[in-house]
Amino acid sequence: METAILLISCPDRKGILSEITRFIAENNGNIVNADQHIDFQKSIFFMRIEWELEGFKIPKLEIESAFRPIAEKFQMDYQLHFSSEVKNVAIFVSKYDHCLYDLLYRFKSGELKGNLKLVVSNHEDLKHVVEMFQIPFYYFPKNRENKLEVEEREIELLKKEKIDLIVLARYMQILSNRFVNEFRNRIINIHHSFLPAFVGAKPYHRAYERGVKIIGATSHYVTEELDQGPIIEQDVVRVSHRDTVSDMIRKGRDLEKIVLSRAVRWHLEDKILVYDNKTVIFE
Ligand SMILES: Nc1nc2c(c(=O)[nH]1)N[C@@H](CN(C=O)c1ccc(C(=O)N[C@@H](CCC(=O)O)C(=O)O)cc1)CN2
Repeated sequence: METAILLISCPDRKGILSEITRFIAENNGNIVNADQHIDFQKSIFFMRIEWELEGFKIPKLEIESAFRPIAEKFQMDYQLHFSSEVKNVAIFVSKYDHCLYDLLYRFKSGELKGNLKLVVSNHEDLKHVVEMFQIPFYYFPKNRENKLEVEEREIELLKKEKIDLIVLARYMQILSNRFVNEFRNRIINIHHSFLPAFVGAKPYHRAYERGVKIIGATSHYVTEELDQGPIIEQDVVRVSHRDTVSDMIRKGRDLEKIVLSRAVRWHLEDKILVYDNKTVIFE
């Protein structure tokens, strides 16, 4: 059953919901999912609504233009997606393999509804892992001197392969503003701490030194500012004085895999709305 999905945000006012549902109902659409949220502090309306395309009177390619008068009336920002459109995905890795293995399995098994097209790395260490899953592996060694030139070649590859989503699976290179702008809110990173705690390098070691009682993982969209992008998902686990740094890393890596895969799944299923450096997750 193919569906259309509208992700909407706009200034809150009376009548929004009725106009959206009337647009769908009057054109013989059967709504299969509808979820909304109001930010009362900022008076913003958010909605994710999904309906069956079978029997819908408006041809698929004309839905966006047919909806536009409603969008203009309510000053909506909106995205229209179709469940049949499977997103092309690229994974970026360095040397850590736990999130990579996890994602490779979840894509291979069909759990993640995306088309994993390629893996990019600044090291060759994981080439054998990727090729075990019959996925193309591209090696782009980077250093301070060549970083921008190498990124241009990476962007060229990503555009040629029509990549829709980039997943940084413990990728240890800071992306330039140019790269981030090219793929705004389409680059997901996993940070191995419960942000905003322990931004930057070695969060597990710093957590151990601080004597924390919980550690966590955070997936977020990548922005120009390191680890400051819109948070998509987080989770935590308890630790104690009995845990060494190795224990924390072991417990944390399980969290990283879960938190990253949830974020990837929600993005692939068009369940994430970004506003004001935050997210609304329609899960
Ligand atoms: N523009 C952004 N790029 C990246 C982000 C981000 O939020 N915005 N997240 C990082 C991931 N990360 C922490 O989660 C991180 C990765 C790398 C570094 C770093 O200092 N890298 C050095 C090189 C280190 C090396 O070569 O081993 C660098 O890039 O100069 C800090 C944090 C991914 N990218």
